[in-house]
Amino acid sequence: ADLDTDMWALAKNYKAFHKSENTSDALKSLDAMKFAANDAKQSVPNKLKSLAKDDVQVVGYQAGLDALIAEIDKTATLVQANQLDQAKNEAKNLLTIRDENHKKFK
Ligand code: HEM
Repeated sequence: ADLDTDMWALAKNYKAFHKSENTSDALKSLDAMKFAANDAKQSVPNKLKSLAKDDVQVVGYQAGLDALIAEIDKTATLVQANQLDQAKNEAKNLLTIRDENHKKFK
């Protein structure tokens, strides 16, 4: 999918995760976020389109998505341990990672 589609999938599934009330729904939303984040790694942001694949900015963009994926995994681990409230608290870091990276790459 194109980057915009992946970003809207991240937003939609973050919202669904936040509203989820059971392990199964929570994990489904986090899985969809992880899929979208991985798919976004196939794209280059509009702002960076003229840069080489190994440009420090393009590499930084990839690293931002890797940080997001690592945080999604951390959140999913808490869900699997039946700690949905703690998972939702942990997931606030996803928005911090979003904001940091939007500032740089959007
Ligand atoms: C929970 C995490 C995230 C959510 C919910 C999210 C959501 C969105 C949404 C809704 C848009 C399109 C509307 C707008 O411009 O505001 C967008 C655009 C964008 N996001 Fe994210 N985002 C997230 C994380 C990230 C991360 C980690 C990165 C980079 C490492 C990133 C990079 C971008 C870029 C570059 C655009 C502009 C599209 C383009 O250049 O083609 N986002 N994001």
